[in-house]
Amino acid sequence: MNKLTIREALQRASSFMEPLEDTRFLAELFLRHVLGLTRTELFTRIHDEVTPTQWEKIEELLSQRKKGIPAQYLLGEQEFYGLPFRVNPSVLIPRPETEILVEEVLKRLNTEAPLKGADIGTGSGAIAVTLAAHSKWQIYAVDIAQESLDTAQENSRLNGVAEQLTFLKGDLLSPIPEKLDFLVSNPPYIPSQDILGLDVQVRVHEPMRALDGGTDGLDFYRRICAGLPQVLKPGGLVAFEIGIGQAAEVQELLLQSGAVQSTEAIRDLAGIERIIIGS
Ligand SMILES: C[S@@+](CC[C@H](N)C(=O)[O-])C[C@H]1O[C@@H](n2cnc3c(N)ncnc32)[C@H](O)[C@@H]1O
Repeated sequence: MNKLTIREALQRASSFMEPLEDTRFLAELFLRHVLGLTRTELFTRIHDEVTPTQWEKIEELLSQRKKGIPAQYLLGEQEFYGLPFRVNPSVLIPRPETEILVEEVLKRLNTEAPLKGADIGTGSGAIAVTLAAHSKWQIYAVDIAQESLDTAQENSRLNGVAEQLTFLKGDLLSPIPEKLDFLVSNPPYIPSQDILGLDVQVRVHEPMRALDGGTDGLDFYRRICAGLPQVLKPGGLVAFEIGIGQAAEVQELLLQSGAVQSTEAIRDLAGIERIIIGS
């Protein structure tokens, strides 16, 4: 192969990705990853050479992405609430909407108090790790899948909050050993019949156990709400992420549980009711 500079590699990588969306962005991302450069370094060293081995690695990433594998899984990382998270196909890629849940919980509770809480269906640990990083809380991070818990544990170390988290493998609330000040969850909430309509990137490459919420998408909220009185202290707070059009039913389930007295729906940037708070 002829010698290639960073500038030429960027151009070649961008055209390789066409007609995918954001070709230039992805080309930059993959080059930076393989060359180990920040964005500024990439552009100040635009005339540096890319070795054949480096280009091979870049090409491999590009062809995997072309097959629909999310860039986050290829790079093994995703930022969430300004913190770095390792991701792999055993965990859902943390989404920006979920940052609203974190924000709302941090706003409502005393971050300096030694509160105890749980994150049900922790996946990458995005919610539990971020809450711990911004508070003095102790948090149980629960998931049904050991691979998810391993990833969440790695993320807790990466972000220096391992001491504040306890990882429990099990079904929803069943492993929780004591009463809590708060409970948060972003459970699987896609109605089963809508799964086929999801983007192939999500449907084929992200874990099905993180997506399928049963016939109407509400199975997990029903089961969590039914167990709330056993795990939530009086006056405790609950925060759920929900899917489109699920607000009224989830609020009703929360109130019926008797564990909370009032509920509130918070909208995301698209104006969709996305987070339900019960207190
Ligand atoms: C939508 S993902 C959320 C992941 C992460 N909390 C986030 O917000 O990015 C749902 C998670 O629930 C877990 N899960 C599914 N069924 C479960 C169950 N019965 N008990 C505990 N966790 C479960 C999945 O493994 C997955 O990690």
